[in-house]
Amino acid sequence: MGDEDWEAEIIKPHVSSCVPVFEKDRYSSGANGDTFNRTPASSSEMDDGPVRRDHFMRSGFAAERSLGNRDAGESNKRENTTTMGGFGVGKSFGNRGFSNNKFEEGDSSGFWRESHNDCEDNQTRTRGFSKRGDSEYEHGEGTQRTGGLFGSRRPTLGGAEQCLKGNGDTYQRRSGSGSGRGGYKGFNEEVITGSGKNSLKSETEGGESGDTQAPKITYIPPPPPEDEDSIFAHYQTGINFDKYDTILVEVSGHDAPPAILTFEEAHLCQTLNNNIAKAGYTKLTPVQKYSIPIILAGRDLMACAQTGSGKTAAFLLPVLAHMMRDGITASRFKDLQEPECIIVAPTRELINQIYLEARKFSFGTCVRAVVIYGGTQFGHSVRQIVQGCNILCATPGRLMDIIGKEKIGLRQVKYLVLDEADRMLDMGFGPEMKKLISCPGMPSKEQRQTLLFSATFPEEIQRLAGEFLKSDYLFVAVGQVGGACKDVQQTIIQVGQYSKREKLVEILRNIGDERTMVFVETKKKADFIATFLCQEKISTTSIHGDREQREREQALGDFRCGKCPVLVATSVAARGLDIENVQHVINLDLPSTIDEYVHRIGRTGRCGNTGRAISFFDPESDNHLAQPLVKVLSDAQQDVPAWLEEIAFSTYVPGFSGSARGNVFSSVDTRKNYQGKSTLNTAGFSSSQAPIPVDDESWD
Ligand SMILES: Nc1ncnc2c1ncn2[C@@H]1O[C@H](COP(=O)(O)OP(=O)(O)OP(=O)(O)O)[C@@H](O)[C@H]1O
Repeated sequence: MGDEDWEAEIIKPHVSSCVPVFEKDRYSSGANGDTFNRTPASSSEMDDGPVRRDHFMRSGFAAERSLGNRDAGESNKRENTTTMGGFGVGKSFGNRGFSNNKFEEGDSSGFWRESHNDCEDNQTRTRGFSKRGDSEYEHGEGTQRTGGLFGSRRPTLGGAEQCLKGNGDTYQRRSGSGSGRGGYKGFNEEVITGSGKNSLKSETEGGESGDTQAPKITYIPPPPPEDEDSIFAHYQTGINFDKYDTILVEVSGHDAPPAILTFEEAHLCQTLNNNIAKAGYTKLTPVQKYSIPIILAGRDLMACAQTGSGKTAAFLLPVLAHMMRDGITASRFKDLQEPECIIVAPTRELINQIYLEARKFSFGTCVRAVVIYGGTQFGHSVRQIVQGCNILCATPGRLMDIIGKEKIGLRQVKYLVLDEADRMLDMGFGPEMKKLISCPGMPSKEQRQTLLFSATFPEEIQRLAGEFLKSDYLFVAVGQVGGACKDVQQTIIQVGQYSKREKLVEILRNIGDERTMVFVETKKKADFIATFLCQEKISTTSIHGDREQREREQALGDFRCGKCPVLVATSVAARGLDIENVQHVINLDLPSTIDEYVHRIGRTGRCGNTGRAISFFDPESDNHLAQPLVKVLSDAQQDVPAWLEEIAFSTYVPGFSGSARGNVFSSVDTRKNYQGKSTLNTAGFSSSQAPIPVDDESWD
């Protein structure tokens, strides 16, 4: 069967006699048993549950936490999805793969080839500014994007919903196209034009544009637990936490305030200190030691620190401290809310995580944090906002949408935070971010404080960032910019395309029940591998941009709680996610860029804990990564296989030897002529032996 046939096979799976009974309810119910899912378009989503407008006290109290539940309960409606089993099970992969409930080895060549040429998944291996994985990120909510940055999207395979049971059984059903799968612009959401007007009708207006009649997104995420124990639940720092103190830190820019060595030196208010203690933080991480005083001093900041080293608290704590000091102005139940702080991140799960951190640190204060993101009911986002919003955590698309609907005003914005800032400013999100800073009412960069955080900062992005930052911004580099976390033991093994599954199963069987994230390059492949692993009786779930938001959250929940110890993921889960006890990351496919690799393996080895990353290197497709891989490995003091070195030095990589190597490495603040540069270790002492950062030129 050729590739085309395989495609057809996926789109129209044979209904197999081995199709299992579809267990609908397990996947259609919210935490309280209600169904959180889509319904046929209703007249007004914003009206489908009266908003409670009572008992809001302004100061001295944490925000009420009971409304989300109620809203969810009132507005959830019965799912109308037709259940269809078949795909991914039994013979539904037809001749190519599954047969008698087994995936047959050696009969998969078409799949592998097909998925690597899968334009739906944006498989172009780009260097430099990356369009990679764009499909996997929260690109907002509109039906189409302007600027032609993104390929068209076929409502094909993604319509096949995958349900993976912990016991190894696998279900698939197909849902209608445009069902709000997450990642790209959805089918029924909108794009804000440069003028701030909506180019298409949004969900709130019926989600229809021209002939398109897409179902509305009605998913309302279950509210997070509200008891104090859950809010402050945290995992332990690892044995290497104290080693953070030896990492060299470089601060560049004029008049940087000195680092602090303890939380006490930050002079935060008592409530914040209590929350910090309840969160289990006793000692600052390097990025916190430097960033907190810089932000408290009112300076703009670009901060780069290794994955899992506490960047979130590094910006949240000083912003909150300022808000507590200055007081907040937004009042509840105004139709237009004017937050003091906007935090943007590229994926829904990440922004939700940041929100939970903001909620934790603002516990017991008058500051109210709100999260809004795509794939969820628009009316739900509005209801969250009108209850009062001081810190708005948002994905870019939903943010622009809500601004366009005039539910959020920007006049009061004092802090703009871009987490995963290099991603937020690259070709994927950069245009959206530019729109954001030029929105009517948004204070100019001189009037607001802008904070950019990431573990990777390509030079090009640093240059672009100038548009967002005051010219005297400070740059903090903890260790090697773009370097991998040294607590992750990295192994690269050569595995050809056709041996990958076999090798994966072998490794997973050795790993046993330890939590493992398996990264693949395409959404289709994520479905496929997850299904395959389930058939191998390895409890697996998956997360990618074609899954509905409800499914994505369910998958993450199942992985977090250990119900499914294996999570197959695309780039959508590469950045920022902080999941306890992820001991292994496996790159079944290497990503297209080295930055992506650094982020992916950073899902393990967090906060001083150790982890392992195993990457399958296929010389047929991954040679362009050999050089940067060798560098990342050696910088992190990992063994570099001789064969990899050989490939690295025999492979010509365009641009690698030049200074404009795209996103390969950026070691320092790209402002070449800064003064006042100081290099210190994280105990705060100057070091005359700071390592000269390896730059492009020194590489070859
Ligand atoms: N000072 C601290 N003491 C103890 N735990 C901390 C401290 N700072 C952060 N943590 C914890 O470390 C974990 C990782 O933090 P965080 O998610 O902010 O890392 P990050 O640097 O943003 O990572 P990534 O680059 O992957 O986004 C979180 O669980 C967080 O609560």
